[in-house]
Amino acid sequence: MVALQLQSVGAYHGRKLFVENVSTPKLTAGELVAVIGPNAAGKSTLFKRITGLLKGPGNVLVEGAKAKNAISYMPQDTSANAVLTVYESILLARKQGQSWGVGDQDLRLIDDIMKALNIEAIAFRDLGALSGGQRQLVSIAQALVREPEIMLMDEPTSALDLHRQVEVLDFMQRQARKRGMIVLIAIHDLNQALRFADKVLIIQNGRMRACGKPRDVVTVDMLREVYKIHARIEKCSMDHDHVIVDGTAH
Ligand SMILES: Nc1ncnc2c1ncn2[C@@H]1O[C@H](COP(=O)(O)OP(=O)(O)OP(=O)(O)O)[C@@H](O)[C@H]1O
Repeated sequence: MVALQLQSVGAYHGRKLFVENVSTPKLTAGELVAVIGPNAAGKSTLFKRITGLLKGPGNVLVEGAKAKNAISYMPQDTSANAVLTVYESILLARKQGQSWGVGDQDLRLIDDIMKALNIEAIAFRDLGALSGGQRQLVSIAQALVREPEIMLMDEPTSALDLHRQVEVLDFMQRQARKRGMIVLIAIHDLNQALRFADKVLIIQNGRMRACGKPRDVVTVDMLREVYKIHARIEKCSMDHDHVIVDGTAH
């Protein structure tokens, strides 16, 4: 079973350290972790450090991974210039770093994922002709067909309508459980984080403020101090906590 732990992790852009000293408990297979924090707090920077795109101090410990490339990263910017169809781009993502032969297993996996994300109808459309939300769904499919053991998704639902947001987060939660994957999702919608995450990692000014169970770390005090809002946390009909914003605080 795969596990991920960050030990005093930092990340540089150029010579400047933008993220410092992030240490998490051991994150384990099947967990969905929401990474939250204000704009420019360092969430994307941390993801890029975990995937190895940025350098920095500390250790990203991956234990129990079956493959060498255990981590798949879905970036925030999903714009595409390539002249490919949706299907071709997903097939290409599947074969990245593998032999070029395409087997039944590859085709079946691609079909299953496209079906689950409800994008079969746009399979033969050019990537450049998609709406923002459609592009985001295709990027999710591209990340999933690599069958990662650890998946980092940078705001994967920011362009999706409410129905699709719930569908995608629910699907990712089920995939994490079913495949024993660790899924980290950077997300601004705190109520979706409270509903779907097993743990919440809060980044503030390039540092980790907390990492733990949603109920323990998403508190009224945290919302005031990190997000500068006055808010209440109440139970919703499904027994999840729900943030109700009363106004901004200064
Ligand atoms: N390529 C870069 N070169 C220099 N600085 C950068 C670069 N990318 C990001 N930064 C800086 O690093 C800091 C953290 O940015 P990052 O994108 O990680 O924040 P974020 O938490 O993901 O924000 P958001 O929620 O707005 O997407 C910001 O101050 C940003 O300006």
